[in-house]
Amino acid sequence: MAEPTRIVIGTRASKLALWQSHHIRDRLLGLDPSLDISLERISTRGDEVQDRPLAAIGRNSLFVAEIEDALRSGRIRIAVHSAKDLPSTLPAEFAIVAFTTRADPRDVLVSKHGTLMQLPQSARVGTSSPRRACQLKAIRPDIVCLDIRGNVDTRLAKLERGDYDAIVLAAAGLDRLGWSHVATERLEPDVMLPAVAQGILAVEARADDAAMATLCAALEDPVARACAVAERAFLAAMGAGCNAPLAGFATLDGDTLSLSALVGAPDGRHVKVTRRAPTSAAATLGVDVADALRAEGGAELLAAAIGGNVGG
Ligand SMILES: NCc1[nH]cc(CCC(=O)O)c1CC(=O)O
Repeated sequence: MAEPTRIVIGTRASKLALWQSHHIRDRLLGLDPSLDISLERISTRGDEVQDRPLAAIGRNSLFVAEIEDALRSGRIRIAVHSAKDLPSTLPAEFAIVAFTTRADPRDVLVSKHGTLMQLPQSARVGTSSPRRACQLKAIRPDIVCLDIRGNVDTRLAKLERGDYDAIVLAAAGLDRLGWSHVATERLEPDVMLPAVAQGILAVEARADDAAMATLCAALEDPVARACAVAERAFLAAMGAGCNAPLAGFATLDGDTLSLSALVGAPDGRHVKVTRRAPTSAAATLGVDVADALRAEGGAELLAAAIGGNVGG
C-alpha cells in the first residue's frame, strides 16, 4: 500500500489560529480521510510583541514571516492564515491555494453598556486598530480609543477587568471561538467598514507545489476569492500595510463586484468611495477604488496618518 500523504500545517498558536487550522485540517480529511495531517505551532513576531500596538512595531507581515520561512524550508507544507493578517502582496515563491467562504465580515462591539449609541459619554473603547478608531470617532467623537493588544481571549479578559467600557473585535474570531453571545452589537459595514479580507481564511503553499494547489482548490470559494482579490488589490495600490487606517469591503451581486473602501484619520475624518465592476476585473477594481480615494483627499489623510502615530 502507498504511504499516506503527510501534510504538516503551519499555524500560529493562538486559540483562534488553532481553531482555523483545525478547521482546514478537518475539511482536508473530509476530502481524503487517508491524509496524515499534523499541526506545527509557529510563534511570530506579532505574537511575541505584546506591549506595543501593532502599528508601532512598524513592520509588515508581522504574523507571517516566520511561517513563510517554515514553508520555504519544507518544515511545513501549507499555512493557514486569517486573510486579513496577510500582506497585500505575497513573495512570488508562495501562492494562496484557497480562500475560504467568508464568515461574518462585520466588527462587533462588546460592552456591558450595550450598543455603540448606548455607551456613556467619553467612553473608553479598547482598540489598537486605526481603522476601528477612526470609524468609532466618526459617529461618536466623544469616545476615547485606548490601545489594547493580545489575543481575542486576552482582550475579553481586559474588558471584564474594567480596563475599558467596550472593545471592538472581528465577529469572525468571536464566532469561531464560540463567544458569539458576548457581542452586544454587530456593526453594519455602513457604520464600520471591515478590514480587507476580514472573515476569510487563506491557505498558503509554495508556488511550485502543484499537489497542494490541486488538493486545496476543493476548499476554495470563488466568491471569497473575487472579494479578496479586489480588496487586496486596493490595499496594495494604497501602498500601505494592514495597520494603516484603511478599510475595504467587497460584495458580489450576480456577476457584479461592489467594492467600498475608506481611508481615515484618528480624529474620525475620512473619505469613502464605492465602485462596481464585473468579477473578471476584480484586481482592476481595487486599483480604481484606490485612485478614486486618493483623488477625493485620501492621499493626504493617509500621509498624515502614516507619517504620524497611527496607533490610536
Ligand atoms: N487582528 C487579529 C485578527 N486577525 C483576524 C481576526 C479575526 C478573524 C478574521 O477576520 O478572519 C483577528 C481578531 C480581530 O481582529 O478581532
